[in-house]
Amino acid sequence: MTAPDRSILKRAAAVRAVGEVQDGMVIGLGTGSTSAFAIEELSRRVAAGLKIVGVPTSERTRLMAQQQGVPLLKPGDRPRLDLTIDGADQVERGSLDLVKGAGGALLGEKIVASASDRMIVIVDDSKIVERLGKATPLPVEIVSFGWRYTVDRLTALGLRPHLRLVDGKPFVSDAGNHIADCHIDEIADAAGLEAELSSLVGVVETGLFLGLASTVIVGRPDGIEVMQR
Ligand SMILES: O=C(CO)[C@H](O)[C@H](O)COP(=O)(O)O
Repeated sequence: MTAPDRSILKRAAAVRAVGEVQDGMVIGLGTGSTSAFAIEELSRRVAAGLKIVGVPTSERTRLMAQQQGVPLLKPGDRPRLDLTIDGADQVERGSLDLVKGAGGALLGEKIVASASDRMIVIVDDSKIVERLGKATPLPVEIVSFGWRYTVDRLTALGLRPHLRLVDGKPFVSDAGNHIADCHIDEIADAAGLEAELSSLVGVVETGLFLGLASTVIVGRPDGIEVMQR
């Protein structure tokens, strides 16, 4: 049997999510390859007359939306967002808790999702797990100042952190921070880990998105699955 084309599954989930968007909404625009399909579909609907305003979660997404004619929030405006549509690296079946941040945009993504009435997560079926953990590393955004000390603290917690590198240099997020990718076999107590990490000096934000997803739309080879919290 040939492997399914992940892009087709991601696009199907994205198009289904954008079907929820209505005139007048303020929409959080996620980051990553699945969110890119959502922006493309939003752009198509805007060209056909849909009136929305987008709030990008990263500079990459801001550029993409601008290039595709999706109207963006003006600097200084701060409305409540109706809906955020974003991808994920892991989705825990049952709780719909997430791991996000492989694309390095977790801080903007978490701020935007937290300011939204609803978050629809769009994924292909490879992202669904029974328990958050080893499928992908857990990204933790840390300030660049003294990052070695912060990485040492993460190591002391047994989280096996690796500073994310790009072309041999530390990755720098939109906010000017670094990311430590933590290799955890199983996250048994996600809320406890989130609280522990958030209390560490030097940690800015974690890629654990707990209780934020209202709906997860999963692209599967045999169709779409919709999971509600
Ligand atoms: O959290 C993210 C970026 O920081 C992305 O949403 C996540 O990595 C999923 O990416 P993709 O849609 O390309 O699989």
